[in-house]
Amino acid sequence: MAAEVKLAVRGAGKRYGEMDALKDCSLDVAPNSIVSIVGPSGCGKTTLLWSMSGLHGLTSGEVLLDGRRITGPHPDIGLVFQEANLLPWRNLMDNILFPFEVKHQKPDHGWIAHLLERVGLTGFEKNFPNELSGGMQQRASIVRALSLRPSVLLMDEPFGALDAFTREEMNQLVEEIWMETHTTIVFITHSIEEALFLSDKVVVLTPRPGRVLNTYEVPFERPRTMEIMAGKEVYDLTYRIKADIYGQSRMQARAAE
Ligand SMILES: Nc1ncnc2c1ncn2[C@@H]1O[C@H](COP(=O)(O)OP(=O)(O)OP(=O)(O)O)[C@@H](O)[C@H]1O
Repeated sequence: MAAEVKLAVRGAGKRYGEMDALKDCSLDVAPNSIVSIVGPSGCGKTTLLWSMSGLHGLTSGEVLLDGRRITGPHPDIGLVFQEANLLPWRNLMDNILFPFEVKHQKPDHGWIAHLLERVGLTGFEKNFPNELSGGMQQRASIVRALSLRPSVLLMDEPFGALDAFTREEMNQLVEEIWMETHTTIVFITHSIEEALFLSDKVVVLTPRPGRVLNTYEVPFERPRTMEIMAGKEVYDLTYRIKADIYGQSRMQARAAE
């Protein structure tokens, strides 16, 4: 029997003018799993994620959610970007409630209060974004996305702008939230360490055109302790993924000579 698939990218192609940002790119995301996408800068990670969200269309191929083609933004798909994108004139709670207002949907205040507590933001509901640290703003944007109870959360380099320590805290937070909700997550990152800490599967993309070079299963139990992350298996996987990414960069540099 075929493995279950929550989100499927089938033969995705995206052209910007003369340039193929994605070409014949295919991957499957299993339900309740975390999949990270890594690859050299400009290889099409964001283009792929935006296509998965329905925010922009593909030139060819398709994205399927639960077997149905995605043709535009979908209520079952939440998004978190590198910037928290909070509205500066609204306090934290009003930022979280904003999508509900736009969608004319009734918020589940109990769930929102639980999420705020989960991410350590209880008591900051009335604070404005400029009164919150970068990490707190990003926590708020995760709560905003999860408050709508999406079955898929797409995260585009969500912690890229944070310092290393805050980033590790945020990784643990995502792991904890996932262990509670089992929301299917697709996560873009430049950090192989972050990808291996969080994911069940790491997908390495090639640049121009962006397509899947390799997929690695990450079989470690959760929560992923420091001991697991310092182990030889993680080291070996890191080496193989780095070899994929840097091998491509070298080939690109040679081709440009
Ligand atoms: N709107 C656009 N118009 C033209 N070219 C674009 C557009 N958006 C992206 N590109 C190009 O498509 C390619 C893939 O871009 P994309 O942002 O998806 O890559 P990425 O892997 O997310 O990059 P990074 O790791 O630097 O964030 C790049 O060469 C980029 O310059």
